[in-house]
Amino acid sequence: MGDATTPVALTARGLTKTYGAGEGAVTAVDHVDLDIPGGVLTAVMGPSGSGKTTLVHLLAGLDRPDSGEVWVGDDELTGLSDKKLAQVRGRVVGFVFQGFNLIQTMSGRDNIVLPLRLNRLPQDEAWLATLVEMLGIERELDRRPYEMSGGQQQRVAIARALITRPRVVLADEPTGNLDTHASAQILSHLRTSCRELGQSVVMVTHDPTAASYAGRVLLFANGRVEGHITDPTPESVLAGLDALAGVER
Ligand SMILES: Nc1ncnc2c1ncn2[C@@H]1O[C@H](COP(=O)(O)OP(=O)(O)OP(=O)(O)O)[C@@H](O)[C@H]1O
Repeated sequence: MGDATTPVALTARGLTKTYGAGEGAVTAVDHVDLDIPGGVLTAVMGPSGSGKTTLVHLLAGLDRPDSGEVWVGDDELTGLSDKKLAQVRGRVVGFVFQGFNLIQTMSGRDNIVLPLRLNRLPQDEAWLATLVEMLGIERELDRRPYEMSGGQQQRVAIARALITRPRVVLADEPTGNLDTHASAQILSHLRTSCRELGQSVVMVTHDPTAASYAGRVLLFANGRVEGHITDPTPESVLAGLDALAGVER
């Protein structure tokens, strides 16, 4: 089982993405260098519009940078053809979307194993059982998403992101729509999957309490990493965000 000493899971070098051109151009991600360790829950925090969603989409290979590189282990996502990227991404990266993105006509089980089918990977019943137990979603396996609460759907979405045993899971506001209790459960599960399963998770959040579950918080402003906090508390995260206000353009 992995722990915080596992090697770097994801690397970004010189990652840059600009939307638009001329006077209206916005550089959402601006020459970002990152080394995301394995076995650690990393939170990305920063002001609205600072480029957090763009960053995690680039890291997941869901979007292409203008320049720079993303490496997941030995696989360079940037520079692959679309077809090859889809293959590699399905194997090495999991993504938890803001709105869950579950398929309403499919059961929880079928939603969870869909990435295995799409990537022609073998079913692993033991791993599925481990995830189902960890996330407490036994009853959700035979239900459709519309029969589940938001928190249950989110846990199914997390199982779907973990089912291929990706090196990295990226999550955009995984607790955005959830109440305090459901948020705490999801965050505990994500932290457990890092600590006990050696997973690496990077999550965008606006919530200092959510960020305090992380081992490390990246402070993001103006498309750049402006600092980080190790072993964060809600108080140290708030202080870090206050300091960021000084560097916002
Ligand atoms: N598809 C797009 N086309 C043009 N501009 C975009 C696009 N997506 C994002 N932007 C701009 O890029 C900047 C960064 O946006 P992004 O969504 O990455 O920020 P964010 O930090 O995730 O914001 P929030 O916290 O509000 O979700 C913003 O100025 C936004 O307006």
